[in-house]
Amino acid sequence: MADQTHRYAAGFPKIGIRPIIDRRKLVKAALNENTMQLALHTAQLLTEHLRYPDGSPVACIVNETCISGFREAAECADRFAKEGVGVIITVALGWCYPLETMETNPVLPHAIWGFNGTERPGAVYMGALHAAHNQKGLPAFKIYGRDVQDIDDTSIPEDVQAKLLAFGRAGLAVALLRGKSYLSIGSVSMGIAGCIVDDRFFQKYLGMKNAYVDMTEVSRRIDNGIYDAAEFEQALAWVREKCVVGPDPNPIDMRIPDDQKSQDWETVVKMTLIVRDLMIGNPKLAAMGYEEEAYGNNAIAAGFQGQREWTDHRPSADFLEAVLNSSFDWNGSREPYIVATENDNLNAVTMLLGHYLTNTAQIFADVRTYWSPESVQRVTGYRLEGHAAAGILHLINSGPAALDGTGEQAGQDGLPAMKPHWEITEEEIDRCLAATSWRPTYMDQFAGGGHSTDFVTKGGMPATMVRLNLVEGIGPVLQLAEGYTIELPDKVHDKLDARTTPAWPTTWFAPSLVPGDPVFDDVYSVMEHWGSNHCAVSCGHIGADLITLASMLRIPVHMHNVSARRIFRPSAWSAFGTKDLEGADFRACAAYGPLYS
Ligand SMILES: C[C@H](O)[C@@H](O)[C@@H](O)C(=O)CO
Ligand SMILES: [Mn+2]
Repeated sequence: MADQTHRYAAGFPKIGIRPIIDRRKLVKAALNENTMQLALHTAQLLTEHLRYPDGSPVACIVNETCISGFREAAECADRFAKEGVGVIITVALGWCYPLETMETNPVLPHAIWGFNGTERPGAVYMGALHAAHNQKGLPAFKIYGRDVQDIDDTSIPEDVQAKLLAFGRAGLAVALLRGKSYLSIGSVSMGIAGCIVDDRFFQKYLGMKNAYVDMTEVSRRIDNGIYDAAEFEQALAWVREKCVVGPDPNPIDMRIPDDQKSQDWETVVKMTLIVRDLMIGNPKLAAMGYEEEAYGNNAIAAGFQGQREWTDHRPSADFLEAVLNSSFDWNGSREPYIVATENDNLNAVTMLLGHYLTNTAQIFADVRTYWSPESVQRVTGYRLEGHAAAGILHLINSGPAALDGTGEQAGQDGLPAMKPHWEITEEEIDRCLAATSWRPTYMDQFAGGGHSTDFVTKGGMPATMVRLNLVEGIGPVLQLAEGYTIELPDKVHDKLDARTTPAWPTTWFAPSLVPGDPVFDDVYSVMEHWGSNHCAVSCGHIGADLITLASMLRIPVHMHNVSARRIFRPSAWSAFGTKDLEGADFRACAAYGPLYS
């Protein structure tokens, strides 16, 4: 089994916490202990509730002294740099001197909590500090509790906790992206523009690098046995036991013979090991004498072009995409490896944003069809109801939907879920696999054969459909729709699905509507305003977190159904407009430019 620990050999970014104090002797004496306690309780909250992608608790560092001026601020910055701090939170109980104590690192997400206690001017300091940040073009998040706390109360109010955790989740996502690679295997698939790798986007907005490997490298490694043979045997045995093969959807005369199909299974398992090794490396290969192949590309996401130069003559990458995107494989549960089919790297980034905010697997899908209630009734006689009453979207793509997308895992509320891998039980893994039929794929589109997944996502899962697009004249923009997966009566699903490519995975999705909203007053207009053929689907209503994360990356959000009260962006955004939050977002992102510009 590939040594999973080396996947994050460089370690994870920490959250650095900066307690601030007025250095006037009597004031310092009065506030030092409680200020430090607020900072320590902040660290405790974040470590208790936030997890890294491998499931380990998020590490926080509290500066060992309260910061009262230039020297301590500089010493803290140096210490945080040495400790790998990627996110910063400043905590203040009383007044201090902003230009002396402020942190000026322009790329580390920064939040400032000003204690709401009227005995001391913590909020006054917070206001002055935000003014300094905004005057200097260093936008920071403002956290200020709604209710006054007593000066000796070092607990964290619930509303402050919620903002600290929302900021921490998004800030860590920014830090986890920084310095890593996106690996393109192949190039543009079938003329899909989302497959064009815009390296400046990755560099300037995400702080990422781009690695490029031709698909022939996968062939070379298959042909020369450059993969862990023992793991291959383990994986193949798992496939034979756990992957249920479904009926071949092709006309008899187009079907691949069974012995060839069996051979193809071996090929796609090898492809899976090889793509994972290309992403993160594999020390086992070095032990086999393949030091260079063992190296990997430090890739947190990859795309496999597949169509058409590979799939026209070799088994498709549907298996590798589905399994790597899932939270489990023959080694048990583990963090998903984000892989985009067709090398749609914009959808890979979209999946990464959702993955790092939730630590869960993602569904990758075509946004294929809007079904109005009238059309469903005409075709099936069934009237859509409940969350689906205003219409549904058919999300379906061969291949890359994670098997978690079956919805066979149960959330704490008992609803269908896609959970962090460390919460998924063996029984749930087996349920996801049992709900998936591996269907020989369509020979008219994948002449090289292979098997794709056929499943339908269980209904009732709160979900968020997301897409990052590049628009000339603006740059990257994000769109999202919170909603629910929909369960149709079997006969209705079968009838609608049969019109498409029923041997592929389906998610029926209904966006939550907002009466009077220019887009979200109608399911049809959500489809009409969707900016691409693809989307990623995350479990949960994570729209607010995505909006916070997008603001950190300076990526404007042009379409969402998140209420204004849930939106949390840097305080400077309000200076760009408070009536028109969407326009303010665009103006602020344009003014600040890419995070790594
Ligand atoms: C097999 C077909 O070419 C599919 O790959 C196509 O419908 C797409 O998924 C396009 O994104
Ligand atoms: Mn597609």
